[in-house]
Amino acid sequence: ATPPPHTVAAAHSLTVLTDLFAERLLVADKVAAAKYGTDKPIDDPVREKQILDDVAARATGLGLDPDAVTAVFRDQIEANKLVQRGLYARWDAHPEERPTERPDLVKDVRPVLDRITTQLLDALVTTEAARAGASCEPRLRVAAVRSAYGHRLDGLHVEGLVRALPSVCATSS
Ligand SMILES: O=C(O)C(=O)C[C@]1(C(=O)O)C=C[C@@H](O)C=C1
Repeated sequence: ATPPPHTVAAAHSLTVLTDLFAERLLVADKVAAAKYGTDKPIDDPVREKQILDDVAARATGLGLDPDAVTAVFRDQIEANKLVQRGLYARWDAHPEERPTERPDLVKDVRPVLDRITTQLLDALVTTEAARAGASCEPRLRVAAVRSAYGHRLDGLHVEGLVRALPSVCATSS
């Protein structure tokens, strides 16, 4: 017999992914704090290429399509930059909101992003069926709303979360 469509369960399974997107976007605050007021630009094409080459190579070993995985991570990086730029604008306009400490990008911040990368790759494996399904898009929106509330995202980070979504559903490209 055909099993009934588990809409709620599938929404939960995509929440695994959107929770990690949200977590990664909250780390953008640390990235921006590490760079703000230094001569390090927000854009680091060398680091981006490292991430994208790494995830493409690991995707194959996980049985995932490397191009699809690369697209998801490209969106995470764009979303991260969107949040970083928003924070820069906020800190330029409101000096009192500037971070008081500057974390070390390489020692403190990128290792957190690297850990999330591994978790995201695993989540892409566990969500493969849900991402290929016809109802992926509405489920993804439900999951994103849950993650936004769960992580108490502000408007800027919600914008980032929206930017993180376009490549998730297999049918969306
Ligand atoms: O690691 C950095 O320097 C970041 O700014 C983070 C990040 C990312 O999302 O992984 C975003 C923008 C940079 O171009 C490179 C990587």
